[in-house]
Amino acid sequence: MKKILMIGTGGTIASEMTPEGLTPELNTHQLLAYLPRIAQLCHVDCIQLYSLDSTSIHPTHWLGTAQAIREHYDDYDGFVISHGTDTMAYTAAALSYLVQDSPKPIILTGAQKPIWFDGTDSKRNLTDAFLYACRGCGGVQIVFNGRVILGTRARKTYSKSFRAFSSVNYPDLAVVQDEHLLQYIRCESRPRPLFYDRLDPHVGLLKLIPGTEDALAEFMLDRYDGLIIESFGVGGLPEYDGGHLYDVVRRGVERGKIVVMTTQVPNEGSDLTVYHVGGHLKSTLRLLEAYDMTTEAAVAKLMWIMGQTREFSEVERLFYQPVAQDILRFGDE
Ligand SMILES: NC(=O)C[C@H](N)C(=O)O
Repeated sequence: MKKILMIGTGGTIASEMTPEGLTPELNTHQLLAYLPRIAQLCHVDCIQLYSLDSTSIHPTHWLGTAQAIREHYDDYDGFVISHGTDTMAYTAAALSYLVQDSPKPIILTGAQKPIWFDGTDSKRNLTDAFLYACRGCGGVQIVFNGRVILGTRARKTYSKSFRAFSSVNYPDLAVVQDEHLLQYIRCESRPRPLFYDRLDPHVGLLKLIPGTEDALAEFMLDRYDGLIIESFGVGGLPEYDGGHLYDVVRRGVERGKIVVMTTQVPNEGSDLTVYHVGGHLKSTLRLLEAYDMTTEAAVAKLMWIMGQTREFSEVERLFYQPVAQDILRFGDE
């Protein structure tokens, strides 16, 4: 029988009702008590690492989770992490950089309704997660609503429905139907995992709106080591006010700040070379472009890279080097 380590972090799945709304109170043993079926699938040990609404997850919790996996890696065949859905895609991305090339499944799951709720999705998601941890591919993945999504490609796209997650610019890896696993994408065989234990949390995200003032970008570039700018369409910077925003970004880049351009459009990614508002930027400044990466993955990858180096050419090399299929398209190259 396979041995699986369950790591509890909180979320709706583990929540109880209070006068001010749901809050995580159930531990991993209490969750498993609702699902006697899991004991027939595998042997489970539990760690209750956090009890947080995932709104309150911080990069230090990603490091703590990666550390727990590292400490117990050799003792288990797979890992199931129960987690709130709101920031699960960020945690999945962060773990994909902190634990690379894992031959063992590292599965995140959670639910939109608590486990005691009539018609909850908790029981299906947790059972599917254990099933996939026993029989599925290695690496960091989200199992939710019967779908298996790569950790670097997940995004929460529904705030209430059970189909909470989508795989962005990448197909679902597998589906789980009535405890049958249909693996669409073949597992890559990997030798040993590579663990990292540093992140630079000083990464900011600026979502542009028509009329964004350059003072906001200036403030963020003062405050952060890395800035991800979610622009419009295939990407670019507004040229109003005589292109002040461009000058602010140029001064930031000249001071050694790492700037990544991406898009707020959910699908298909960026291509700065298409329009002058992007092409001018790309051809004159040493900045990076996220292409088909999710913003969640771009944020986590930049924190992971900047935990290792600040030297631009090394940051650039690492950013464009695919990790867990996080980036596949390089514009016209
Ligand atoms: N469905 C959920 O888990 C939402 C909850 N607020 C969380 O992310 O912890």
